[in-house]
Amino acid sequence: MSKTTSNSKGSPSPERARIGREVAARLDANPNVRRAKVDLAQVYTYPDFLSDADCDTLIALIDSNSRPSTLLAATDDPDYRTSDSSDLYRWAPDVQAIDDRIADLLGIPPENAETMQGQRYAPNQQFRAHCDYFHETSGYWDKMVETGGQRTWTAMAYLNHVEEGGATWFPRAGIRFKPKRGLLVIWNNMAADGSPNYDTLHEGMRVVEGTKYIITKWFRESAWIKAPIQTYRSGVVDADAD
Ligand SMILES: O=C(O)CCC(=O)C(=O)O
Ligand SMILES: [Fe+2]
Repeated sequence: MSKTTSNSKGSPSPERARIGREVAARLDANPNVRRAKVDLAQVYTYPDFLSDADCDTLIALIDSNSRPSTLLAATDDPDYRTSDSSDLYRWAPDVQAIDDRIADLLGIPPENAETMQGQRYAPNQQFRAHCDYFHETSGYWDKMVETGGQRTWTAMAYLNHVEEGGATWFPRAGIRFKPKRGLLVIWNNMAADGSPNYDTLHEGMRVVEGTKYIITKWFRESAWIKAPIQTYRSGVVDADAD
């Protein structure tokens, strides 16, 4: 994930602007989806998008396959992103079915989505405020252009009830979601002109009690191609980084 500490604007893009309008129109027309009452970003929710069986399957996959979460940019803050992550193999039938449902809900080709990522937060773990889009001035940007370009929409679902903490907070847009099993939260990381929208800054707040499980899907502006990408762990600076 891109670590955001400043409001560095990327460039406008008619293509990303079009994706923003088309996905929003599709979501607005879906009776199961509600637009959040915020002006600064396009944020939507779909309660009970995942069934209990879907959630249990995904939790089991996450538990069987987790590693410490990483970042796209180095940070010396060991507390920045402390969860565990797992890449959920997209051709596993259970994963593919959910992948396809999310892509169809948004009306974005499934091949534009990165591998679905599962995340697990134990008590005290968190993902500090960040934006999901990539920074066009960063060292990793050329690699991102080769692998499908900018991230446009994010779809994130909670897989379980969390006793306390673990809300997803958008401090600039002014909205906070409490984890609720099966709830899908969807937002456009781009502004109306297709440039990155800093008002989508969000944080996975510290879990106080219980364990939090989520899945996240990040959609690119064009087809995503898997390629090795240098990533970093919070507080661990890799000597090979460039
Ligand atoms: O854990 C959360 O609530 C937020 C996760 C998140 O921001 C992400 O996966 O990009
Ligand atoms: Fe995020």
